[in-house]
Amino acid sequence: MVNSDRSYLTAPSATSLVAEPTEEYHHTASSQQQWAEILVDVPGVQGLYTYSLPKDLSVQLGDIVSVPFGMQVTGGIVIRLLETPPADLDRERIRDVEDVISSGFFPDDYWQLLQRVAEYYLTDLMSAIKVALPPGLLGRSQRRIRLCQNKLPPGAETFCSNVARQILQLLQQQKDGNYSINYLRSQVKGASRGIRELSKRNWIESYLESPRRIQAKLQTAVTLVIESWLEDLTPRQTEILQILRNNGGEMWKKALIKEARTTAATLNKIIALGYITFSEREILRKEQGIAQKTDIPQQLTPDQATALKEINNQTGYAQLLLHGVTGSGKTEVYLQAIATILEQGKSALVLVPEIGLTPQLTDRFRARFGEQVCVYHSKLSDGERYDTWRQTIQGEPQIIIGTRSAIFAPLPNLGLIVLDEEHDSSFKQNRPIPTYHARTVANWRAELNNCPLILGSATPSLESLVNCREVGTNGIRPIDNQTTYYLSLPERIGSRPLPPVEIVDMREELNRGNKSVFSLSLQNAITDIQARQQQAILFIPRRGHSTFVSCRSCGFVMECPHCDVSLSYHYTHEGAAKLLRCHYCNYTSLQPDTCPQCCSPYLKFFGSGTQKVTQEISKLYPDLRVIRFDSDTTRRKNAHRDLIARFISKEADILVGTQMLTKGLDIAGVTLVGVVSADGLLHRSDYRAAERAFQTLTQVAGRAGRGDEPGKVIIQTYSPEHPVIRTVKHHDYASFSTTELEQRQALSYPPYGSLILIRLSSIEESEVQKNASAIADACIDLLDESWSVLGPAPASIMKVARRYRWQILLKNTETQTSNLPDLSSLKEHCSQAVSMTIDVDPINID
Ligand SMILES: Nc1ncnc2c1ncn2[C@@H]1O[C@H](COP(=O)(O)OP(=O)(O)OP(=O)(O)O)[C@@H](O)[C@H]1O
Ligand SMILES: [Zn+2]
Ligand SMILES: [Zn+2]
Repeated sequence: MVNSDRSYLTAPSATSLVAEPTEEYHHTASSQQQWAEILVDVPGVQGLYTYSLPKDLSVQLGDIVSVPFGMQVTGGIVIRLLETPPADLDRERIRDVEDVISSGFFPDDYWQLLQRVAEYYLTDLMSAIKVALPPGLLGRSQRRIRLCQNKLPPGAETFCSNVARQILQLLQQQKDGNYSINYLRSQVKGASRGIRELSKRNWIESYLESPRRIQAKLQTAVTLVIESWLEDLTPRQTEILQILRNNGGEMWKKALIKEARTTAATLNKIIALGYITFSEREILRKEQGIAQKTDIPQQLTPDQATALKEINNQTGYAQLLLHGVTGSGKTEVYLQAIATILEQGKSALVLVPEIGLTPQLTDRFRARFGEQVCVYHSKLSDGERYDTWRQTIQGEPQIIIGTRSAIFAPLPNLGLIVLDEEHDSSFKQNRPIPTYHARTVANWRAELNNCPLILGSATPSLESLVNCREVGTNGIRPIDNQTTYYLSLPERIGSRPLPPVEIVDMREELNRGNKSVFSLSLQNAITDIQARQQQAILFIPRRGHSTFVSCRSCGFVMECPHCDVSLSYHYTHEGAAKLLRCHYCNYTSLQPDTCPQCCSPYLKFFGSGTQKVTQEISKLYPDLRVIRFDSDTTRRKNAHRDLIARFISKEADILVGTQMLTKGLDIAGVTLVGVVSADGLLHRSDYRAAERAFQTLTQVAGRAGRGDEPGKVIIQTYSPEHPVIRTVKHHDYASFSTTELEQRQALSYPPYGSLILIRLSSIEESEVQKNASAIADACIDLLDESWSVLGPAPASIMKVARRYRWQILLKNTETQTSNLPDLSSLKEHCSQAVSMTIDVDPINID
């Protein structure tokens, strides 16, 4: 957009925060003047701008103010107060803040949190604000003025100035004494002054009205209102109701008519009987979470009770690691801890790794706390995100469940933060900057808000383990310290055993002549669950893992022309065009009939992606019903929920999927978990590979045997002697973590040292390489001897989407706390064609 304020854009960098004056003041008047940096946030523009503060206006940090912006007046947030304006601005041209709309909208500690994020992750404040605030937060709101009738003395208009009187009269003519500020401005010249005068007298107040939603098209929804039906129904009507119930009790009218092959007239008859209702909706309620039957707190096991007691004992900041084996009832502990918090009139924040995990978890929270639960995640539309965000500010006791960015939900009165599956790597943002870890931010937030933080996991990250325990030669024991606690739930609910884990050596299978992706053992186990009508989960690490296409004659591999990776084969349905796709840049091409290099017709697929396994099952077990659960089948909104709901209601026997289904699924019918190939997890070029493999395999194994029937796990691998496989076999977290921590310590890797990764990329290969060397040299000059500089080296996938990628790893022998280096000068060594990002505490070093 064009605007005359462009020249006042404050450069969004951490260094611009303190602007040094270049000249002495000559006028005493101006030395009293104050300036502020204001975050202006209207559609299409988000930036920090400098404004001056009128003397009669008291402005605090975090206030929402109205400011002139170009030709309009818009909302903004006061980010920083300045004693002098930035030197490069012409003071005469700096415009005034108009008014304070809302004071104390964001608590002070919220800004401290954002500043800490910016400092620690070596980014500017603006980037931290962008990750925290939903887009267009202020621009969407409309500022309105209303009369405070009860404070208005008789004849009020005779006490005030001309402008104020005009405004007062306008408001009094309006039947509820209420106008938008824009309207008042259009009617009264100099309205702002008058409004300020009236609000000082408390005769009017100004407030932000939630934006009107962009009206989505309304459709008719059919909702089931009675769960059990009487005999007044015909079999046909019963059938229709059953379809509705199977769909979660709510469907679009159109969809129901189609699926039940019925008519509107038939539905009207059922309405007359009082079983269903119609309503005009934008979205179905179940899309926000099915209304749950209410449930009540469970009688806790002794271990759960001990953990809960420790949590409830906390009166201020504390970090509590809740280490409970899979199925030990961690969620019940969170629920009861949160109940206490709500009773105290406070709110709770619950972070979960991925949205695939949330349907079951959010349902359980909704069942317990009803409407007090709010879901916040990246698949919400801008409008929904905005609404949720605004609701969080209101201050009513509530629970926000969300993925990593929800750590920034501006809940006042925060009483507890829970990170479920705290070991999960999706809590870390890899891009864009700031590359924050929600666990790290959660810890700061708990400190700033003086509230406890619960970190829950069956396989705690080594960072959290070391934080909350002391690892010595004679095993792990708790630290005697007042702010960290180690709470343990060593047993499953009902003393159910953890499922036995069988390791199958796939090399032997091949020797025996079994070329199928399923070992004999796994085949027998599948036959078994089929006979007993139980359910199985088959796990394939990574989507489309190594489903590359290569030529059997010459070995040619189909590769992405832009990236350094092979293309994956995608099967949609029988007879469909055969597509090859790049998982990095989404480049898609038709599968050629012959090899592009030697023209041989023998092109073959390798690897076992979810599609291939699904097809293989259909071939071997034509009667078994399979659901595929991966990022292809779950792209649609609510697909996770729908697929899992179908599996739970036994519409399928086998769920085949990737990483997404390792987490949090609690399905009683699942007695078999098969890991089709563990090898993709074991061999990776990353110091965290072992930890991640242990966590993933243990989590996925934990999905078996959670109901009354005992479960079992079969892991297929070409490396059965791998230490991770051995510890997973015995569910032996203690020995895994002890060995792994020794190795980390020996090499000063986290949690015993710290890392910073500098990523460089460019379309020009030689340029990025040259810059990388220069930056590495600069790092050596810049950093003290506690740091070592590794590289520069090409990234393990050197080219992605036409860009060449290099990286430099900075390693410190100490856990970094206060001595973060200042790397801002490194940018000088970057040429225009090269982009650089700095990742503090990187998780993916590829
Ligand atoms: N005290 C209790 N009494 C009876 N049942 C319980 C109790 N606590 C939890 N449960 C039930 O046990 C099952 C497993 O609990 P939950 O899913 O909370 O385990 P979890 O520790 O979160 O597991 P995971 O880490 O594998 O996701 C759930 O079905 C839950 O309703
Ligand atoms: Zn590509
Ligand atoms: Zn070939």
